Amino acid sequence: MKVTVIGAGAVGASCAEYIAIKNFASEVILLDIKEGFAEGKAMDLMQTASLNGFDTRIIGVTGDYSKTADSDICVITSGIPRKPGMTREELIGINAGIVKDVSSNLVKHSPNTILIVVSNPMDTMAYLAHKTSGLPKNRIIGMGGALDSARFKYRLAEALGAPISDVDGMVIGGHSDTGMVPLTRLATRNSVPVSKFLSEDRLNQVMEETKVGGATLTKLLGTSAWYAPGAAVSGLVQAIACDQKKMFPCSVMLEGEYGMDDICLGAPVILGRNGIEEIVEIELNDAEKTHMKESADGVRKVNDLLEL
Ligand SMILES: NC(=O)C1=CN([C@@H]2O[C@H](COP(=O)(O)OP(=O)(O)OC[C@H]3O[C@@H](n4cnc5c(N)ncnc54)[C@H](O)[C@@H]3O)[C@@H](O)[C@H]2O)C=CC1
Ligand SMILES: O=C([O-])CC(=O)C(=O)O
Repeated sequence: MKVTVIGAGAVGASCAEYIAIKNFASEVILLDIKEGFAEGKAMDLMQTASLNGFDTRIIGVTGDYSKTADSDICVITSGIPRKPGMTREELIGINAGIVKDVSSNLVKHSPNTILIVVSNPMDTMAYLAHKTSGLPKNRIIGMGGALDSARFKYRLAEALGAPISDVDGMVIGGHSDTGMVPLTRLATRNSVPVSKFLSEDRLNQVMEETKVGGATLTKLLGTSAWYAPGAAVSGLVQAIACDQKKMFPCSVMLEGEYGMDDICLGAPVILGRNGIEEIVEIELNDAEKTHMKESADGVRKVNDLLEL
């Protein structure tokens, strides 16, 4: 199993590290445009192999796509992150060009690959990859919901005073400060609806904290987060590589599902060796449908800025 990660920055390196530690891939190619940077990150990570007990080979390269040839899965993390006070949408000007260029180089060398798009604004970058890479729709996946759901569970556990392993929940919709739709109605503590334990006000607070999860960390760190994003990507990569048929909310091209067309938006999907094997349509109530529609309207406004 060969995995390529483009961008050896904070998220790319974290992602390569988690993939290696989970020990399911034979090879991870880490590619960056900055001379020597990916080679350095790869060497540093490989020097953790005997300490962390993995056999995955991590190879760093500067801009040489021939080394990515025949990758089963490619992850795009290249691009700029936001600074405190910025929205993800403001990154489109620089990141769209990078994502378009990178995805076409990747597909040239790995025509059968499965692409995971991470660079922001992620839903629009996934849409751009759909419009320009030529890959079928089951092989382009935007990563956002897996991370947002992990943050949702963290906030729910905090509010409940419960261990995170007792909590389940999912965030669908766009990966943006206003567009996320945390499904509080369906969240559970060990199969019991969380509304049994938390007031409506406290649940609304959890919802709001979840939606600004990335912005909160960006304010604290001066740049956006990387540990949870890297872990979330590695979860998607493992589900595909190991044909796990696991369900994650991911940004997927909708063609009628959730009443939407021609948009990449977060929805639950089953991930396996063929990439997106199924889009799961769950019954939403009227308020959730309204939130999804508003979320889609926001993503479409950003998509309209693309020069396709
Ligand atoms: N979808 C999600 O849930 C998340 C998305 N992100 C996004 O991921 C992206 C990366 O974030 P960080 O790793 O923190 O940034 P970073 O600045 O640490 O790393 C980005 C790397 O991309 C490289 N790069 C730029 N242009 C390139 C090109 N054309 N080819 C190859 N490499 C290139 C840079 O040299 C740099 O090393 C950002 O757009 C950020 O907003 C970050 C966290 C979560
Ligand atoms: O907040 C950001 O800009 C990076 C990101 O998407 C996240 O951490 O959710």
